[in-house]
Amino acid sequence: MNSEEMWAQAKQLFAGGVNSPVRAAVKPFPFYVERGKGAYIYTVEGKKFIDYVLGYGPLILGHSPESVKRKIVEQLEKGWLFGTPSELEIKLAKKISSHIPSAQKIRFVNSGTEATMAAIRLARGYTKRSKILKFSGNYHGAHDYALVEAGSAATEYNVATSDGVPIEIIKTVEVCEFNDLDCVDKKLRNEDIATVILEPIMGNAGVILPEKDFLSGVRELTKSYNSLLIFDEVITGFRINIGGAQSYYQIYPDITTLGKIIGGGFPIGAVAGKAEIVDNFTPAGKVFNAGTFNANPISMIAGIATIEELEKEYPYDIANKAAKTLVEELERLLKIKHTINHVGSMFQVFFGIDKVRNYSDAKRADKEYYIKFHERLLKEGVFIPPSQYETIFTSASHKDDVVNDTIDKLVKVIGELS
Ligand SMILES: Cc1ncc(COP(=O)(O)O)c(C=O)c1O
Ligand SMILES: NCC(=O)CCC(=O)O
Repeated sequence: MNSEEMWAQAKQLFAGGVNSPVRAAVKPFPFYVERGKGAYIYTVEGKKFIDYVLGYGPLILGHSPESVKRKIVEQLEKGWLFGTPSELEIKLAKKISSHIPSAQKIRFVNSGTEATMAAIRLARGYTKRSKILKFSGNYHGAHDYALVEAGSAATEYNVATSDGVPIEIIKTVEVCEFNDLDCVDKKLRNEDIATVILEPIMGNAGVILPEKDFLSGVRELTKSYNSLLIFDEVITGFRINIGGAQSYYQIYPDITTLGKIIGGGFPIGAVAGKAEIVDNFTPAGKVFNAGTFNANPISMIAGIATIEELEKEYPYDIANKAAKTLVEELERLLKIKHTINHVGSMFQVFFGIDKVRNYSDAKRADKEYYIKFHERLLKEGVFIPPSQYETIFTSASHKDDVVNDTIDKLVKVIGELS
């Protein structure tokens, strides 16, 4: 079967043909991938793409790196689910807490969605308050409390506040614009807020950076109103640097949610934070969390092996250089009005607008032009996210030859588009 034939069957089997909506944004139909290696993915038809989606973030080393693969295969020989603890969870937790300053204790779950869901419940249980404050265009996964003015595919498909989320729940979620400290102050003053949750660097409305004093301001305000601060570092954890955005900005939350990279490309999530807070999870405390697959050995070993590579620093050097070079080239080549937001190995380009500092700005960008840009790049064999409200990622496999090849294709595409 080729991709088109698979798509015809998939539409019969799955809502909208897919199991996660952003995948259907690749038009006229998604290509079906058979394998990935390094910076490349290969479709069932044998077409090769340079991959800047990287599984939507986890693959900071690129596809199927040998060192990670070897350890996964070794673990497969031993078994993959025991319903008991294994030493691997201790090893991964120690690695995480040695790098992420605020991670004294950890609960492993299976996705970023589960992590933020559990973290929010933890904060409510700890503070004995009900309300939370989030930021418009931040995406914290696909559960009820997160699907209020959410970014990512929820914005792409015009369901930023999803059908099916009870009005009673929506009423417990206050929302501010990112970078609007006055709003945070007002909400914390007027409402009994259990926790403020945010992506310290937005990666789900394109990339949007915190302005000077925003994160420190939120940190101070949450302290003075006795609210907890959750940094959702599902994307930024182990990507911005080995200590996450909190180390990069030196602003430390009470709770950190992690996912993506810490599982090396296998399903994972984690709630990390001060011992006094995390100890409220069952069985130590009264905030319930459980999971058949929590801390499953394959995700644990893939995460350990990935972090071992990251500890050598070279992955950040390569991935960050790739992103920097591409951003510089884009700035040189693009003659139409645009802005590029960039940090480390994450960036996104917005057309038709010269500043994007929050979700409203991101929504004003020329999304149609971005889609054309994505489609033309795809024709040339370069895969960037099919949605304006996602992030372009680079990896340790995006070495100079890959980047130079990409630049040649960018020259062609931008020349033809303008
Ligand atoms: C910041 C952030 N939080 C949470 C999630 C949800 O993670 P998952 O897709 O693993 O459920 C995502 C997914 O991209 C994310 O970017
Ligand atoms: N930025 C959102 C994600 O990366 C989640 C992946 C997906 O929705 O399939």
